[in-house]
Amino acid sequence: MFWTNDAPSYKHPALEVKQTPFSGRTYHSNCALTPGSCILDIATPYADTIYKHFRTEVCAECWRYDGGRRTFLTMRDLGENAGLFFCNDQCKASWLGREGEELVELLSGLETARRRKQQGKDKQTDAQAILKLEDIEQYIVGAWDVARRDTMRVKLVRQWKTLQLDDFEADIARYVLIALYHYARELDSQGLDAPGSCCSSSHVRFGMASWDDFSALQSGEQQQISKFPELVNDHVHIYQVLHSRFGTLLPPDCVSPTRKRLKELITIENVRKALSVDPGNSFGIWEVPITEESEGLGFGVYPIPSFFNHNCSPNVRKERDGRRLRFVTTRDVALGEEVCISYGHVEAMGLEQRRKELMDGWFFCCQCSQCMTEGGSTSPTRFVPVSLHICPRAHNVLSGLQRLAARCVPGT
Ligand SMILES: C[S@@+](CC[C@H](N)C(=O)[O-])C[C@H]1O[C@@H](n2cnc3c(N)ncnc32)[C@H](O)[C@@H]1O
Repeated sequence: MFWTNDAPSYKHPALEVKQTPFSGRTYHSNCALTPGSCILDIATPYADTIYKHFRTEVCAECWRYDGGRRTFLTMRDLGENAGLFFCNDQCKASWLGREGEELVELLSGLETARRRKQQGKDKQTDAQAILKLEDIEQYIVGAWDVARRDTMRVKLVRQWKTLQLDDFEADIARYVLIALYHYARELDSQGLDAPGSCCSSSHVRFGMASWDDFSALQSGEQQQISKFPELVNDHVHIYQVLHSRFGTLLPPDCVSPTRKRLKELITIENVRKALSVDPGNSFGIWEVPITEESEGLGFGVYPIPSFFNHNCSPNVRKERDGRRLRFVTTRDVALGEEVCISYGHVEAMGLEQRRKELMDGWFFCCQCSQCMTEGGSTSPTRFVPVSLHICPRAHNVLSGLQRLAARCVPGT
């Protein structure tokens, strides 16, 4: 098969999402497939972020990275400090063609909330105290309830405009802003339909996905916050900045319908939803070719491939080509068989070690066919949604796991 970088996304008609008793929803094939069949080819994520540290070294469109050298980036930052650098005119035109000038302005606006001088954070004590809480959900809801009450206090919201985000928060806020902007674009495109029509091929999609697809992804909020309780503060902080900058009064000269929609979409529910699908579903954007030394440049959420479960003996491999992700069968797949990828390089390990790695890194007890065969029937546990994304804030703690994540679903 021949692919080009601007080819549209593709999903094999045989791919079907089915519910399983032990590992949630997952893809099955409703026909036999031969090795080398491309079953999913997704041109772009629904939302993504390149970490600030790499922003001036990575092409914003094709994610080319040359070990920190910048000479190939011939197109300077598109907006005022928007953090958009490109290889050439073609990459710039592709990015602008998909995203539009308005997103450049929004990203520039968000960057003004980035703290110039980063400060260290020491939340160890808080985190340890909070980890003892039995009911993490109550802790999360409590934090958001305070934010909801504060949103009603006009004076306070005005003060939020002066809030500054640290690099970690600003990078995540960028991903949330892009997701909500795409949602606004989608709603705009629906508004263009004749009254009464419920759907149309003209509706804007990103990587074949709508906001409904994006928000239907498994939430990793509880698992992420139970491991890193201090993240709740970062999340509320992100909401406060997005709300005060894009969710309140519009600039007097604003005529853009998308911008007006975006204002309505900056809600606690939507921001929290976008934040909750990142862990467990995002694919790390890693320097290629992947080696032990590869840098993690950012992450993207691709809702359609997020339904691949992990298998310790996968029948599908993932290939990244720029911002495209392709999924190709590695052996014969029988009619009705589950199609899975590997979330990490665990295949060569023994059962115990594999399960430990997946539990430590992704918080689930692996119930794949390989582990079930090796582990017998003593191990199955009921399916509990879990978190897979390795939080950059925890990079030092989890750098080994991040390396593992380099080869994983919600990892690369
Ligand atoms: C990217 S999602 C895959 C889709 C997910 N099953 C769903 O229902 O949305 C990753 C999550 O699926 C589940 N999962 C994936 N592979 C698994 C496996 N081999 N064993 C148990 N759970 C698995 C875990 O909850 C994991 O956090």
